[in-house]
Amino acid sequence: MSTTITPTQKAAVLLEAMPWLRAYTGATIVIKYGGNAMVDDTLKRAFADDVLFLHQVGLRPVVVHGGGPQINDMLRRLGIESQFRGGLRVTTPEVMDVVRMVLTGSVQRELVSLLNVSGSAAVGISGEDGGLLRARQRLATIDGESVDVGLVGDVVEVDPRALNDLLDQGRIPVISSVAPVFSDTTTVLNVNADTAAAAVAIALRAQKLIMLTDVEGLYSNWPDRSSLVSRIGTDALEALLPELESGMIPKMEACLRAVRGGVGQAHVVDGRRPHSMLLEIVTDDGVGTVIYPEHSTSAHDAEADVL
Ligand SMILES: Nc1ncnc2c1ncn2[C@@H]1O[C@H](COP(=O)(O)OP(=O)(O)O)[C@@H](O)[C@H]1O
Ligand SMILES: CC(=O)N[C@@H](CCC(=O)OP(=O)(O)O)C(=O)O
Repeated sequence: MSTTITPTQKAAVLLEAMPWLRAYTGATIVIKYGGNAMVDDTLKRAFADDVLFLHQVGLRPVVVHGGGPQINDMLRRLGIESQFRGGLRVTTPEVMDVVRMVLTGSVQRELVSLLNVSGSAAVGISGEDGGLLRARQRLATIDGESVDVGLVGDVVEVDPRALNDLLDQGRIPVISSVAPVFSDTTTVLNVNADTAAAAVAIALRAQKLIMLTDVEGLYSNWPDRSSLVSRIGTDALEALLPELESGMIPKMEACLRAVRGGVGQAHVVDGRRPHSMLLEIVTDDGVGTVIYPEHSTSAHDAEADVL
């Protein structure tokens, strides 16, 4: 059964967006686009349309992309074994070559082309370019224990100058999460894209960090899907961290770090639902999970002006 939207309803939708757009004009929004949310061409097109819409109405979107499933496919095709521990890929030098090739050589290129179908605003950049990211090797956390996962990095420094230059020129940066080691730029590390997105959002003093993934949001009692958390403060999230599993560990660690680092709010939304990101930003009905600062009212939190 098809539903017809009347002209009055269309006008109501536009008017509902107005205060949100006013609040966020000129705001920097970092969007983490997970590999699991880019498996379908229609969804990818809808994602590109949302980013272009936000850009058109005066926001400064920055995309940090993932590509876990795409890396898995390539490793399988090459007959290379790979596993995850604590939500992070165990990265040997051989796996690292594939990660870098797939993220910067394939996924980033595809997103830039999609965003530039009707323009030329999108520019691809990797953590290796212009000194954007510097990393150091990190360990995974499993049941409170630290575990070696090879060439996996945590971001220790972000130089946002290249990004600010691009944003000031009206560009949309599309960032791949590989980063050179702080003390040796010839060694490159595999950075979880959630981790990279949080570091970039902090460095840009972004108003929002939005994580598009393949679940509705954070569930407090996973895999019980009746326990969706719509809003959670940073302290409550920190208390929940030891209970989390797999990809939600780096995702929630990243959201926590971002919001404690001054980002207004972090959102986890379902990237399998077309336009979920746009709905989260420009309508009254939020979807997914919002992580907010518990002890401070952030100066960047434009939302306070709307509510
Ligand atoms: N508490 C939880 N709430 C929601 N998802 C969870 C939870 N714990 C583990 N997960 C898993 O985390 C996955 C999302 O992380 P990940 O696969 O890394 O996504 P992405 O590729 O989008 O970064 C979900 O598909 C789900 O299987
Ligand atoms: C260290 C680590 O796990 N890196 C990730 C980088 C890509 C990523 O994060 O992609 P998603 O956002 O699609 O999961 C990986 O190798 O899969």
